[in-house]
Amino acid sequence: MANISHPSTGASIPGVQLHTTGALMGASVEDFNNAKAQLGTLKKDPGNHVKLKIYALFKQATQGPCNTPKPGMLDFVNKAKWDAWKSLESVSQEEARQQYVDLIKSLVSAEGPAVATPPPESAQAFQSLLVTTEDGITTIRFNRPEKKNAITLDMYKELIDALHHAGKDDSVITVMTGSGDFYCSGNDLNNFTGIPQGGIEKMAKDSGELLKHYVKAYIDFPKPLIAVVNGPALGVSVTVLGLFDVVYATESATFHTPFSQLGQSPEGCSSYTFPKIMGNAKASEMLLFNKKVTATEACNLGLVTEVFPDGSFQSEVWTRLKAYAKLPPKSLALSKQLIRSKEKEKLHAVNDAEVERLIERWLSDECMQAIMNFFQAKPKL
Ligand SMILES: CCCCC/C=C/CC(=O)SCCNC(=O)CCNC(=O)[C@H](O)C(C)(C)COP(=O)(O)OP(=O)(O)OC[C@H]1O[C@@H](n2cnc3c(N)ncnc32)[C@H](O)[C@@H]1OP(=O)(O)O
Repeated sequence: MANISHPSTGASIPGVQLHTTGALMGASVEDFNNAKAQLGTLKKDPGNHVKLKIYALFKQATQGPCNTPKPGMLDFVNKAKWDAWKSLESVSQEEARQQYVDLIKSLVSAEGPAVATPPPESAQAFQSLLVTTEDGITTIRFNRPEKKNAITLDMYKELIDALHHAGKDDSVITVMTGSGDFYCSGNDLNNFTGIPQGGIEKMAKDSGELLKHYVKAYIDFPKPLIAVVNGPALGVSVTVLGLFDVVYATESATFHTPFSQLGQSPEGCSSYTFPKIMGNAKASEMLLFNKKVTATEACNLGLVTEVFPDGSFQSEVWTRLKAYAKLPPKSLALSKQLIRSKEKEKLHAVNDAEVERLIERWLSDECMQAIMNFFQAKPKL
């Protein structure tokens, strides 16, 4: 006998077992097991109605007619599942197996041929990001660990695309995190080293436009956006955190915005969000005086929502995120809009002003010198 996993979650259902020896009438054991495996590969959510049908057929096929007490009126989910199973009581187990196989086949074929199905647009195009959607969570992962996930010009464009895609896909929440030991070391300083054809002014103007669109993608993001800060974070990867809904950090993460040290000025709407989150004085220590703060300090300042021990960070955070992703998506998105919409106009104006100031800064001797210093002397921040 083999344990059977739950049709929608893949988790083992205690006490539910399938006889895997001998042929089943109608659908074979193999057909049934294949259908079960194919269910996990569906890319599109078939919707609650179909999921209830799948659940009921599965229970009927493996356990026969519904034999558990009816859940209470307020236990909506379990009552819906119980009703769906109960409605099949006149269907034989063999027939239920066949119907289960047929239903999964029809869902798979509606998605098109397995081999020919191209990966989602977002997953195909990205060079420096890993984007996955699983368990209702779209995860956008900075993926240049050898360069501490520094953001190149192409990577900004990829991040904008990934955020636009995640905002529209079937996921319930979106998570941003880093590969390797850093969350992100901010802007790739090489972005300002090669002088393009149009000259340095054009480079600054184009970079400004790109940055404006990048920050705009966070301001306008329609679903809950969560940062899983797996290590040190610098520059623009820290400033945009004020536009996230929740920020979870591992204990050893640090948060550093060394703008004046680089001859630059704040972006990511941090000139507005940081004073609002932590007060003017604390914001000034970070944004003017380059103060690097620990995860616990950032949490006390309100920039980080919660800090987790390094050893259990990933397991604790992902368990929590998977539970969040089971909440009703529309309710989450609408609640986020209520919290954020009042400030959107203000944030766009702040973004515009910060970019305008940065375009000037990028052309300044102070900024050029700081970037040269990094590549010549490689000082560690
Ligand atoms: C469209 C444009 C928008 C612009 C928006 C503006 C944003 C402002 C900012 O983001 S300011 C912050 C900028 N970031 C920095 O100044 C960080 C610079 N890097 C460092 O200080 C260090 O590298 C470190 C502290 C991040 C990590 O130090 P560590 O000793 O652990 O590792 P290495 O220095 O050996 O790094 C490994 C390789 O990665 C390269 N690298 C790391 N970060 C950056 C970066 N931000 N830009 C470019 N390159 C970076 C580093 O040079 C090493 O490369 P190498 O192996 O070829 O030597």
